[in-house]
Amino acid sequence: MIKLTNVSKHFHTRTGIVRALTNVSLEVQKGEIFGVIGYSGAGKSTLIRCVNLLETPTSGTVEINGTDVTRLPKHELLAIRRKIGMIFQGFHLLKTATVYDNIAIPLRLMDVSQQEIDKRVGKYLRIVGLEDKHDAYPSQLSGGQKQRVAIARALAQEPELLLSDEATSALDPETTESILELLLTINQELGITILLITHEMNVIQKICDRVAVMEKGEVIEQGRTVDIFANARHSTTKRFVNGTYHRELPPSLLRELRENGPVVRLSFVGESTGKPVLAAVSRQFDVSPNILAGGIIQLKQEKIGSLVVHLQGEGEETKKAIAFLEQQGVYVEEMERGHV
Ligand SMILES: Nc1ncnc2c1ncn2[C@@H]1O[C@H](COP(=O)(O)OP(=O)(O)OP(=O)(O)O)[C@@H](O)[C@H]1O
Repeated sequence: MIKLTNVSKHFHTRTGIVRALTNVSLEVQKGEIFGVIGYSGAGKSTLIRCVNLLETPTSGTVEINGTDVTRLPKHELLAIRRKIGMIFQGFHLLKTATVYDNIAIPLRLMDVSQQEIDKRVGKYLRIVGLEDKHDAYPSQLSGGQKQRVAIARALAQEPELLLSDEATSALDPETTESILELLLTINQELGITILLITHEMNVIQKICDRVAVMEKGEVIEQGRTVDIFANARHSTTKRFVNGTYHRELPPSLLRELRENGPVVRLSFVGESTGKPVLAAVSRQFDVSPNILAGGIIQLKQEKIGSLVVHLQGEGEETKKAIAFLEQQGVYVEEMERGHV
């Protein structure tokens, strides 16, 4: 549905050229929720602005449904932009307009009939759970309710694609959860494809089918969410994944343990979850596995079992044990830092 091929975007500033995006390639398929994660300045906003046609790439192509939108004349761009809804961290509601008008005004600008506007406002306020807030002003709503109105406004244009720019970043954890649930419903029940940018790995964890990780304007890693969680390759991706565990092993303890063998995180996905692999390790090798922490991460589609284990034993034996675990389909990551 969206295909970016070698997209670069450079800004010429007084202090020199800023390379906001360098050779970014990714593909968002119809019906999926695709997340782009990165720290501040990674280039996420520039990327999403290239997709909603607010920014023209310096080089590369952006295809939407097979059409390269970087070369379209203005009137055709407008038609494509109408298929794209957008929600933002700061909601972008008109303060002096009621909830009804916030949703209706863009529709009036698109020459939608009054009868159709009434129908759509009613329908989408119901979907976001705010049918009783027609006449409220944004100042009378909580942050979560404001985002729901913004979502209803985006949906009322009946887009094929919803772009979300840090839509939950200004919300508390509980409200974030409820907005993520709503985005899932929109994706699953209305069939709307969602491309979101975020700096929060829990957003990726809860709702994304696939994810791209960005750093310094480049995509450093991308894949299915389950693969990224179970088997991150790049150190920045590992930092994002490890940050979701919310627990820390004191560095001094980690150092002490590592003197008697590696501390590893084992991730179990699919078939590997049912195997008694640690019992097999202690039987087959001169290694004593000692479980330090464990938990289950619920992703959108799958669960990942995670165990942090100290493999007590000599170097050669622990290496063999790790190779055995990997053969059994378990992802093994040696812990060098304190997050578990
Ligand atoms: N219009 C612009 N002119 C000059 N530099 C820009 C412009 N827009 C973005 N940049 C620069 O491009 C880089 C990427 O910025 P971008 O806003 O895309 O990152 P981001 O990942 O969205 O970060 P944040 O989450 O902080 O918004 C930054 O160095 C930023 O300063």
